[in-house]
Amino acid sequence: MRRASEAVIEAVDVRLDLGGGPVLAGVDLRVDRGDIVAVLGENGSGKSTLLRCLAGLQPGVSGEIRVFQRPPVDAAWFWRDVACVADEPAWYPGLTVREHLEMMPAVHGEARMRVDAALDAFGLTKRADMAPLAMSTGQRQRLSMAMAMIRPSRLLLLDEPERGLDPAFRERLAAAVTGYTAEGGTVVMATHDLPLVEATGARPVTLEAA
Ligand SMILES: Nc1ncnc2c1ncn2[C@@H]1O[C@H](COP(=O)(O)OP(=O)(O)OP(=O)(O)O)[C@@H](O)[C@H]1O
Repeated sequence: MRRASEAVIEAVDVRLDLGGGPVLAGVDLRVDRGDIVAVLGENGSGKSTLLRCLAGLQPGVSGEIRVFQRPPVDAAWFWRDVACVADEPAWYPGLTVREHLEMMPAVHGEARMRVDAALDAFGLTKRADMAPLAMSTGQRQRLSMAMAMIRPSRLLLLDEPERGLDPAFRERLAAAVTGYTAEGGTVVMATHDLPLVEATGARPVTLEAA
């Protein structure tokens, strides 16, 4: 029997109405430490919305959600354990790609990898001195991923991490995700990328449009 302490996410009967209609109609989800869960489903089935609920960013949710045994909230203590890659972040004006990465260990006090190693792992070494906004969409997505993965966390929430990435880089993305869980982390990702699901050995959870 699994111990309660292994649960990273426990979501029971999660319901949400938006714009007068149901978006999530009774979603249950249990995620244990070390799991990789792929949230699948057609466009509009509520994948991004569910991730927002798990991140404590969605008002109006009913049901019970616990992340690390506590309701998720948009607060500093929560984000110390949880890293999220969803919408493109606001890039800090005047800072290069390297400096964006350097910010993470500077504020978090420690890093999962060195900045040079992160630049290499995410194929950004040649772009290290560029401004993020001068890069392509896929390169900026690599930087978003690198920033989430360089800093310490225990849970990674990824909304379509494959967005804008070329096929070769998608394979490296799978390695980054499995490497994270090998170190004891837990991943929940909304995705349409079935090869990514397969390459990571993710447990599929399919949402039906409510
Ligand atoms: N603020 C809002 N007001 C009304 N409806 C909303 C709002 N935000 C989301 N929705 C609706 O909720 C549903 C789920 O949206 P969501 O973005 O979670 O889907 P998704 O599964 O992530 O889709 P995709 O695969 O296209 O990324 C959609 O039908 C969307 O129109």
